[in-house]
Amino acid sequence: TQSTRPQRLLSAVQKNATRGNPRSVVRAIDEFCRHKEWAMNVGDEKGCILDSIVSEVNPVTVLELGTYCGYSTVRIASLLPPNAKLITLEFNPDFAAIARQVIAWAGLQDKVQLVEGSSGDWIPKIQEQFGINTFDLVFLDHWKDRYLPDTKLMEKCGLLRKGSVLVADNVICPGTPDYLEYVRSSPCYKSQYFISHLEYTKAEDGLEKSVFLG
Ligand SMILES: O=C(NCCc1nnc(-c2ccc3[nH]cnc3c2)[nH]1)c1cc(-c2ccc(F)cc2)cc(O)c1O
Ligand SMILES: [Mg+2]
Repeated sequence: TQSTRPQRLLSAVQKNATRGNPRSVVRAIDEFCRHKEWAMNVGDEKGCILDSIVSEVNPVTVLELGTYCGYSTVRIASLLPPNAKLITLEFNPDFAAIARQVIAWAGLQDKVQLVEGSSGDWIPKIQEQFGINTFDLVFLDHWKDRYLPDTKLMEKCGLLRKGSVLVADNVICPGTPDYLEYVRSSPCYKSQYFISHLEYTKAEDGLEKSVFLG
């Protein structure tokens, strides 16, 4: 049977990256996506901006919405302090199966909890299931029409505290207009746009960093 693009991306990691070396996993995926097949990872350019925000926040608790193949999961988890935890939600079981293997190849499985299911179902259950009260950092990279409803849901569930940082991918391409309008106009957020490009292309895209003011 034909392989899928996530399966071919995993094969490229297993062929070209060193086990236990997250940077080599990131490099192998970027090489594959730039020279073989485009895939919807945050990519190297926006990835560097994400790295700088993660390093600045130095989070102990991280929520990622939208794992895909685990590229940003590996980027973020490789920067976390030893006691930190990253919970990543993936809706598509095929993506989740690939991401688990990519995260394991990077040797980061002890820092990462991959949860399969819909963000709408899982966000209200995180506190009781994982013993986490609030998140220091949230990376939004799932379905673009879910950014706003899930942000409101996180507020309602008390998962954000004064100073929690939201980083949203693709606010220009494919675009998340309702989310952008909300975080830029709400008095509860201080927002900043980091201009960049859609992964592996020349099209404009960017990350929106929004600090929850409580
Ligand atoms: O759709 C994207 N990403 C979403 C994948 C996903 N992986 N997991 C989920 C999930 C996870 C829990 C969920 N709970 C409820 N829905 C859920 C969806 N969604 C995406 C698309 C593009 C893109 C740009 C230009 C194009 F021409 C075509 C495509 C670029 C990107 O950087 C993206 O991130
Ligand atoms: Mg994205």
